[in-house]
Amino acid sequence: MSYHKELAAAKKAASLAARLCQNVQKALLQSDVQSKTDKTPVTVADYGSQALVSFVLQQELHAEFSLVAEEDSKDLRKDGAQEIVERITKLVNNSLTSDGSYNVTLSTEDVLKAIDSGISEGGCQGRHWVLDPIDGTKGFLRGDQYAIALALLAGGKVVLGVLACPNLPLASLKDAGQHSPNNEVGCLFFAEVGGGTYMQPLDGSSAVKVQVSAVENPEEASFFESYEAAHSMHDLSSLIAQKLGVKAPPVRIDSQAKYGALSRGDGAIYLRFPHKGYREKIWDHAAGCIVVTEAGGVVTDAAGQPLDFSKGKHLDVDTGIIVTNQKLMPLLLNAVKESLKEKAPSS
Ligand SMILES: Nc1ncnc2c1ncn2[C@@H]1O[C@H](COP(=O)(O)O)[C@@H](OP(=O)(O)O)[C@H]1O
Ligand SMILES: [Mg+2]
Ligand SMILES: [Mg+2]
Ligand SMILES: [Mg+2]
Repeated sequence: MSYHKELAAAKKAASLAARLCQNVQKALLQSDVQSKTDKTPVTVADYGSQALVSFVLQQELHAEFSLVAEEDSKDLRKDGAQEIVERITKLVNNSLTSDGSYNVTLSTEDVLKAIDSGISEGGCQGRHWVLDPIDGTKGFLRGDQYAIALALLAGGKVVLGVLACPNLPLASLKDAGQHSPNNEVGCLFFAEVGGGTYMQPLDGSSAVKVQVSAVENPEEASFFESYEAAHSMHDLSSLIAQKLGVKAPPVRIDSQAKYGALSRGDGAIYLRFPHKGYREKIWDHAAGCIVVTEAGGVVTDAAGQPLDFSKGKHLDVDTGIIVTNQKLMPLLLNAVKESLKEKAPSS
């Protein structure tokens, strides 16, 4: 089974959405940021990116369409939100037409409907697109890393993934701070099942195949984790790293840019341990997961089980998510097990 047509559509959608987000990040207004009912932030760019990706996929694929996406239009349909909906509509229309990709003018209602086409619940049957229109909204607001993350599920398995990371340097993060001839940013990672992982500059020039780090000695490995301590327990990952013998300090960046950076070997390990009670969502991991596995990496929960994307919107993982190469995974799993035992409250 080949997904070339779907991959081309996904790359086009994510690249256009990245441009929309870059424009907003450059000129972010306080009024562009709202707080959702779960107290997490959302911006006009999250909504605009979701509307745009949903529109582009429908235009390009003309097929039956199921989309599981993070945002919905509930808050935008409330009294007083008209101005913000108009701003989102303008952003979407500008991004669709700016490079001549489409000759359309969407109405505010078209945009709200495009956002709401992301209401699918996913599941183990048929095909479902999975979208995080801006992953790492907090990073986006700080001017740091974020990603547009788009994946396709078929029969509950991720079969393709695209990660647009507008602020990620094209050169390895390992070289950060050193003199590097290339300080350009903006990466597009993409992977199709069985086809490997590629990275290209977001401006569209040619793609290169990427591979995860081949490091076998944990002392030489470095690890990624969330910038936000509220999203992942930094003290637990520090204990795991210490047990493994990792010497380098953690590299803290927002969003699935971590999966992208790991897929090209910028670091060898990603640790994610949310605080008790948090349930992971499929859009926070689907694209990142295939980008890393097709580059030779392994993504599991703390018990060593692969992530199961077939159960709807949520991922039910044991304790957390860990990512590394095949050689380091057994050592990492042991360090995780020991650290969790040590941290568990004694009864
Ligand atoms: N308490 C929590 N624990 C773990 N993850 C959380 C969280 N609250 C929000 N998140 C998720 O963490 C994602 C960002 O991950 P990271 O820390 O790697 O940047 C957010 O994605 P969004 O920014 O798309 O909402 C959100 O889904
Ligand atoms: Mg969010
Ligand atoms: Mg997210
Ligand atoms: Mg998001």
